[in-house]
Amino acid sequence: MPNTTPHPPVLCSFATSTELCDAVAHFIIKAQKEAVEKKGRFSVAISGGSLPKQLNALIGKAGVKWDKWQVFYADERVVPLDHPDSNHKLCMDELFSKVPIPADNIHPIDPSLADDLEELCDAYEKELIREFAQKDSARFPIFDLILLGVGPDGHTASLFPGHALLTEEDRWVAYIEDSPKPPPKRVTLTFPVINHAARVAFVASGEGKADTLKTVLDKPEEGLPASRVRPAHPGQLYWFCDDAAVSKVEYPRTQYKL
Ligand SMILES: O=C(O)[C@H](O)[C@@H](O)[C@H](O)[C@H](O)COP(=O)(O)O
Repeated sequence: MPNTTPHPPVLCSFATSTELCDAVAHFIIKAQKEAVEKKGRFSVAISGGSLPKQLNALIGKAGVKWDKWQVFYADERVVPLDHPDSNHKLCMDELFSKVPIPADNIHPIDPSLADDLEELCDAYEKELIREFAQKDSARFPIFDLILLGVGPDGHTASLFPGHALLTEEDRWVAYIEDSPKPPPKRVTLTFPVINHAARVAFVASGEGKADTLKTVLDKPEEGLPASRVRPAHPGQLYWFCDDAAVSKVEYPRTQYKL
């Protein structure tokens, strides 16, 4: 029997936000290089919050092959794409409008389907199937990289503590209409998709995250959504944090080598 136990998470911590963002950029470029060498493209899912800004060390960086990126959203608020709450708008403003990525390589949700979230999720799944399923007969897409943040309540993507979506086993993309954090209508990649990725990386900074990360990393048995991110073998989970965010965490650090 092959060993399918998930690898333990790798936690890297940095003194400053510049060092953190530089390491994240380095890590992403390495993942991109491996993916492009293997199959000529790089599939990545991104969430909102501080993350798009934390990716700004990629702007102007040598080695980023933007034309090879295929970008999806790990979660999205169901609002027009130019609405201030849109994760797509945030990513465009902070990153994609500043780099030479072809517009067709970015895959936002279709907000014209906002009145039928079932249909909106189906449409986004079809978008994913176009990228993944033709080349890969796997039951779930295998992203090269999923980049996530973590909220103060331990939510990640739009997977909130205690929500029925935490046990979703079939859908690739699911919706909620009762998000405890506004706006209430959101769509999200599900745990089976997140946990099939080749790599998942959380990026978390600031002392406001200290208690949450203590629970997520030191007490995974409490089952907060961020603790449920455990990519299946041979996938790997990474945590990129600043020292303030992990000041209360006992989980061992790994030195990141640039
Ligand atoms: O959709 C949302 O409400 C936010 O995008 C949210 O999920 C965010 O990603 C986390 O709260 C982490 O955000 P920070 O890294 O900014 O704390």
